[in-house]
Amino acid sequence: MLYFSLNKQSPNVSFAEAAVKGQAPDKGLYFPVTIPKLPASLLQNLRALSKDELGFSVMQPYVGDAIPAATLQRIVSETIAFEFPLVKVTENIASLELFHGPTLAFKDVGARFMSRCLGYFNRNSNRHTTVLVATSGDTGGAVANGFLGVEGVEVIILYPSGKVSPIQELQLTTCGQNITALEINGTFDDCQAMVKQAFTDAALQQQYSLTSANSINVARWLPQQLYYFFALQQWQHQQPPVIAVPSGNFGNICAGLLAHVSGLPVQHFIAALNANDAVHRYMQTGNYAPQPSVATVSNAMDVGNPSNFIRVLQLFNNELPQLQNVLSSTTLDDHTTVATIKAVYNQTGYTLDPHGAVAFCALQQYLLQYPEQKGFFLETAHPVKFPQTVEQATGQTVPVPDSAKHLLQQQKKSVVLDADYNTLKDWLLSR
Ligand SMILES: N[C@@H](CCOP(=O)(O)O)C(=O)O
Repeated sequence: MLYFSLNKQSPNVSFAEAAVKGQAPDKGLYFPVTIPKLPASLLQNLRALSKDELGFSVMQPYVGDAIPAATLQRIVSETIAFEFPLVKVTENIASLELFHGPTLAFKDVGARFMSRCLGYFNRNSNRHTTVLVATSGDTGGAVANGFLGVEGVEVIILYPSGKVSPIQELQLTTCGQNITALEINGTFDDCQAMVKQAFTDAALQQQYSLTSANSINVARWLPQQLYYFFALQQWQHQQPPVIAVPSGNFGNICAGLLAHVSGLPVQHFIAALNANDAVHRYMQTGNYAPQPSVATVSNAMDVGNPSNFIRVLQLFNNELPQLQNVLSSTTLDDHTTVATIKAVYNQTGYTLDPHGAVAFCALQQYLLQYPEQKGFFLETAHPVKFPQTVEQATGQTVPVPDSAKHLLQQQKKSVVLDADYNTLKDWLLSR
């Protein structure tokens, strides 16, 4: 399997090179040269396969011969060593709970897969890799956890000061060892732009071997397909599901769309957005006009210019009508998000987190138009990560899972920097 740069000014590379580089030299995102077609036997036997078998079969064509089969099997099994339950919420809506991993958010899958791939690619080298990653909330903790203690790799996380929840901040600032948190006086967009600029800076390249652990990296992005397959294993209805995905940087929904293009049966996708609605406006007008990100209660989706939307367009040959056949979009304001958490809790007893609430509401609205269909939404993070919003809506305290209790005793450790590329560069060069 080869990957080309979406800016088309760089040579094609293997999975290994795409994962190690993160981004192509021409600043483009890597994209598979061909989309593998799922064998009919795999689709017919979906339910009979174990999670490990299914995970390996989906990932193998994308990895090619970059990793031997036995090693890839181990990497996949370790990556997905927790549950992905599809839980009924109403008669026609289920929740795909993606928060049962170590950092209570869907990012664990991509982060664990990528850290193990880099560990394998670095196994015989004394090269030291530096992972630079921007987070609006959940990526940071997952990458910190996934890479903690990985030999030969250090991780530097940029996060927007005051714009992530307390548990998210503790997850990314308390690991120590090979993980450093930079608290940026700015927005997620500032963090993402600073990281992207660093990859193209010749002076930094001399001192560092840099890569990205955002979903711009194929090793972070591609494994996010897996939980769509795990959901289909549990789907009990004849008709394929409508799937609503809370969307920020668009890596997650793009992975679902990729799975669909490769053959996974899905009725329709909904990109559920908060006030950061550049893609929604594009879907309505055909004019892509990103705006600076604004802070919302669903903070992990506070992305003004989603990096992966270019991959979504590529999947549909840059043809808006083709895309609209498969994907709709909806935006929700904070008031409606909180009202949705409250209504769903009161009517069903199910506790949504703010991101899941945006997607639940988008799906509910869609199913009102298509009452014969059924669907699920991605519950991308545990409600305990957003206690203020959830407790205000439900009137109930969200119990802290055992796996997160230790965090509350820890002290955050971060380096505060201005949202200015040269400040980051000077900090990196002076270490
Ligand atoms: N929603 C993200 C923003 C970065 O997205 P990524 O999937 O490209 O890492 C977050 O929680 O940090």
